[in-house]
Amino acid sequence: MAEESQKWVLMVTAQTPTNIAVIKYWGKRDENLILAINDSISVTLDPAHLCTTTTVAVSPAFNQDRMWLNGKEISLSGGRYQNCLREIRARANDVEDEKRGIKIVKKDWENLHVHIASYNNFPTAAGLASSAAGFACLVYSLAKLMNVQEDNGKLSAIARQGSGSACRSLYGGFVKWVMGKEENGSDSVAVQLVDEKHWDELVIIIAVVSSRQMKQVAPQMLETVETSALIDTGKGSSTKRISYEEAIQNRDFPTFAQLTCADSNQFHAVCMDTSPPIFYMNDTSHRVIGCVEKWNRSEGTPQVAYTSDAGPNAVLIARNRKAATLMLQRLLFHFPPNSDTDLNSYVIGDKSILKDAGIQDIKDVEALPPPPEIKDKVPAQKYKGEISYFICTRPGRGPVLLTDDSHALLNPETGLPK
Ligand SMILES: Nc1ncnc2c1ncn2[C@@H]1O[C@H](COP(=O)(O)OP(=O)(O)OP(=O)(O)O)[C@@H](O)[C@H]1O
Ligand SMILES: C[C@@](O)(CCOP(=O)(O)OP(=O)(O)O)CC(=O)O
Repeated sequence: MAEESQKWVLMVTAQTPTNIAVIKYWGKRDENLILAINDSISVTLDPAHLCTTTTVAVSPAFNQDRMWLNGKEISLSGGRYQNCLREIRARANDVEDEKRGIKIVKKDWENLHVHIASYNNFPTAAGLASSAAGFACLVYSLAKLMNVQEDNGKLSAIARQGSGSACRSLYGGFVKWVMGKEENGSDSVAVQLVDEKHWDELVIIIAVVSSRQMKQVAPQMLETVETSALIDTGKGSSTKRISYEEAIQNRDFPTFAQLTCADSNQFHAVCMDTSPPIFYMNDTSHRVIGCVEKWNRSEGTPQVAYTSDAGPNAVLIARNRKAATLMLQRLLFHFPPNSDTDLNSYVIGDKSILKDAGIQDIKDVEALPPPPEIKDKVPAQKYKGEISYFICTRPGRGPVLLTDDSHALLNPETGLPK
């Protein structure tokens, strides 16, 4: 290793997407290694709208591992961070920067400390899977810094030890987390089913349910596994699972939508069947689902699939742009923003869908007619302010390195946050 007196700092910055499960993971067979009791499938979301950026740095001047999340220092003492750091360090290799005269040999990594700065471009711990993007980015960036030679599948088994769902953020497109059989978790890894270009017609709208209604509840999987009579560890018959993967391969939206909605509903049924019962969805979540169900039925074939995780937000997957536009009109009709919210901050992400929907300002929202499927039956109901905002996005790519220094979150001279 270069002399202690040489206070060089070596850094790597990476960006990793978040993901939303369409076949949910719920329940662990090993709490420490985070090994699931079923296979799960997710769609990776476009990092342009939801992503984590992490810079990791090493220097002989650092005297302990430190981390800053969204600008605030956090402790790395938790088991999940320690497991990821240990597993990555164990796989580190020689690193040389000839130009700067820096050489780190494999065994040096045992004594060198790292600084980590991470930023989520979306709210942390708000039901938008920041832990998935965050741990995937931590592991991916450290692996690049330490010249770990393993592929993303092997890295996914490390990210999994930070948060189960994080393993699926190592790839873009549709991703399966294979639960595996080994006790040490070596075969509990993510595999890419198809990349993000395979089904690029899909449009995803996330309805972020008003935070004043949100009660933060950490995933309580253990209680479910111990007490729910409904939990199906195999997630239905293998034929059902195969048809789901085939639906993705064949871009068969009706089958995909039917199985996605059913899995989400079963997940929430299992939560409610837990003792004590867990209620993640609230009235607003139910209203959004009701709106989608009604429209799908009136069309005779599904236009939009819905799914919800351990919180009240609803994720809607539209079969194409036209369906997304019609969906957004319906959502804005039923869930208009509060009078003090401007449209620009109410619909974020890919705003071009708003334009397609012919909505430029709040007056256009107020002028939206009731969706035809509810006309003449019941008076159209509006739930102003129940949704905080909508994020319009699409399936996206996996992790990337950001080589332009301007993206780095740490100062290249000091290794401290910029
Ligand atoms: N960028 C990040 N880098 C490393 N760890 C992160 C990062 N972002 C979040 N985390 C970790 O994930 C935790 C939040 O996870 P939590 O499961 O509570 O919320 P979430 O993943 O945003 O929401 P949900 O799981 O309900 O979708 C944080 O407290 C932190 O420990
Ligand atoms: C409902 C889910 O979102 C549960 C995700 O749980 P986490 O991955 O957040 O849990 P830990 O492994 O304990 O960190 C379904 C899913 O993402 O598959």
